Amino acid sequence: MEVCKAVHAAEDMELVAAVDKDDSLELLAPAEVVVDFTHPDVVMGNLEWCVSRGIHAVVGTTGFDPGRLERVREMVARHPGTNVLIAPNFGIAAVLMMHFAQQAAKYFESVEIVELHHPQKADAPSGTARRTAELIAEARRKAGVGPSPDATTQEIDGARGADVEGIRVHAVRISALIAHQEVILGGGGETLTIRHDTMNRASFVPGALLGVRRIRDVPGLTYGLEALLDL
Ligand SMILES: NC(=O)C1=CN([C@@H]2O[C@H](COP(=O)(O)OP(=O)(O)OC[C@H]3O[C@@H](n4cnc5c(N)ncnc54)[C@H](OP(=O)(O)O)[C@@H]3O)[C@@H](O)[C@H]2O)C=CC1
Ligand SMILES: O=C(O)C1=N[C@H](C(=O)O)C[C@H](O)C1
Repeated sequence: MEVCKAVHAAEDMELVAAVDKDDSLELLAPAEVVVDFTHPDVVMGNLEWCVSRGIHAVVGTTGFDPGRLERVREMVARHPGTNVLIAPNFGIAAVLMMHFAQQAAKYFESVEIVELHHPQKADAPSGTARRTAELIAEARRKAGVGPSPDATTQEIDGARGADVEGIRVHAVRISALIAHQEVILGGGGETLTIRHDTMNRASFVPGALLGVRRIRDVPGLTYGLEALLDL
């Protein structure tokens, strides 16, 4: 809804249609770009619909694991000239938090992620936490840093969180929260906590509009808004 309002207000864009759950996707047929903030259960079908018609897609919906990303890569490969941006978080501060966590990752032996969201959220861990873990894991692999130390041998299922490429991710769901994340790093007698808080949903709008404006110039699948920023 926030994105629809912003597109409607933008002088360089035209809002072709706003499609809800029970509306026909055909309403989107005249669009050059579709923005998808829907649900992990339906986003793959929506993408197939857009890409097969040559409509670029800017996707905020989460729930993308490596298998889904590969399927989207295959989709766009079958339709050259049609591009997809999947951004787990369109907030500029959130993207910076992920970037800073990636930079810090190789300097500490321990790192874990705690994400906190509203209880209406369908997927756990959040797309942001999953992406942060992937970026951290990649940085640690490149630097030759091993797994975080952990002596746990007895555990109630889930107590140590989910394992995303060797990084522990803990998901908290609490009423009144919006979207929040802490990356906690430790080692050498110090800890560093990198925290991001979403204070309102308007924070996602500038990043989503940037995606709409740039999608034509980024061929194939782009994963993460950072690819469009000069970080
Ligand atoms: N990348 C980013 O920066 C952000 C990503 N997100 C992600 O976006 C997704 C949606 O989150 P959020 O906006 O909070 O959720 P909401 O429930 O507020 O909005 C989702 C909307 O999509 C509608 N919807 C559900 N299924 C379909 C469908 N098949 N076709 C069209 N519309 C549909 C819902 O309708 P109804 O209410 O009738 O079910 C609802 O209006 C989640 O995956 C979330 O994690 C959210 C915020 C930022
Ligand atoms: O569901 C949400 O609200 C959000 N989802 C995204 C995610 O899964 O990371 C982005 C932000 O956290 C809000």
